[in-house]
Amino acid sequence: MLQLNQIHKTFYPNTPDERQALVDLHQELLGGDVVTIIGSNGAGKSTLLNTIAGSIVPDEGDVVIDGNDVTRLSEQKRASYIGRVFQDPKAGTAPGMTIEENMMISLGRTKRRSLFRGVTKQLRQQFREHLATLEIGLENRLNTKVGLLSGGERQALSLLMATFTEPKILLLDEHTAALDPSKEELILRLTRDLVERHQLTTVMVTHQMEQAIAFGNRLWMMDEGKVIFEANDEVKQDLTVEDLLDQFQAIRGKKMANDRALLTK
Ligand SMILES: Nc1ncnc2c1ncn2[C@@H]1O[C@H](COP(=O)(O)OP(=O)(O)OP(=O)(O)O)[C@@H](O)[C@H]1O
Repeated sequence: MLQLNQIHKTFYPNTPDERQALVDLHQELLGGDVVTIIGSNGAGKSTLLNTIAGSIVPDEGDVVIDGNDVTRLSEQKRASYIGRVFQDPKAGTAPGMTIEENMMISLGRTKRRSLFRGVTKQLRQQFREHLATLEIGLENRLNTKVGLLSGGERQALSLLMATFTEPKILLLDEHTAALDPSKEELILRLTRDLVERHQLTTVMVTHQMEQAIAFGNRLWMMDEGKVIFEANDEVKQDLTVEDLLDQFQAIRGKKMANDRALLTK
């Protein structure tokens, strides 16, 4: 479903600011795989997500989604393949527009549907049904401006908007990190539900080690632009946070430097 073939990305090459963000990265995900990514500061996690999304073009290598080479396809053109939720609940939605308008936009973005056709009765009903699956009452607030929603509600809506169009790949960019613990739990539960319902191939970056172990069926640990350790479902079952830190130390000969890593929930 997702192939990352020998990806290299260097920022400011041949200058004193040169940063090798991705180095010969070669990874593959099968349809329905859910991988969590952890790693040290500046390991290349965000650059990897941006490379899949198309906001960064790699210097070398290619990105293949569902058999299509999308490496040179702009972020806009590959939007129908990708759903993405960011750390900031404000990033995925337009505050001055209603829930219904926001959902229309995400539909238009991915399905190239003309917004001028407006919301039909049938579409509105579909929006309601999707919103009802969140179980937080948003189905009764279609005309509420998104800027009036709480952070948790807004992130739940972002998550729904990123998934109800059934993209090929869902990218989660520390999407629970800005929420308080109860909301974080809600969003994680909703994520699990939506990923399972749509069988979405998912890439989730997180700084919470326990979350990385508990969520999904695969785990990649990154450092200096590479995946230095990976665990499949079987290995993940028995993995502990301590194991991960030990692995890092054994492979790199130093402790993982991550000022935001949360070793427990
Ligand atoms: N737009 C950019 N311009 C220049 N350098 C960049 C840019 N984006 C990332 N980098 C550099 O590339 C390297 C990888 O950064 P990236 O943000 O991908 O790491 P990360 O694993 O997401 O880090 P963190 O967990 O600290 O957010 C870092 O050295 C970073 O400074």
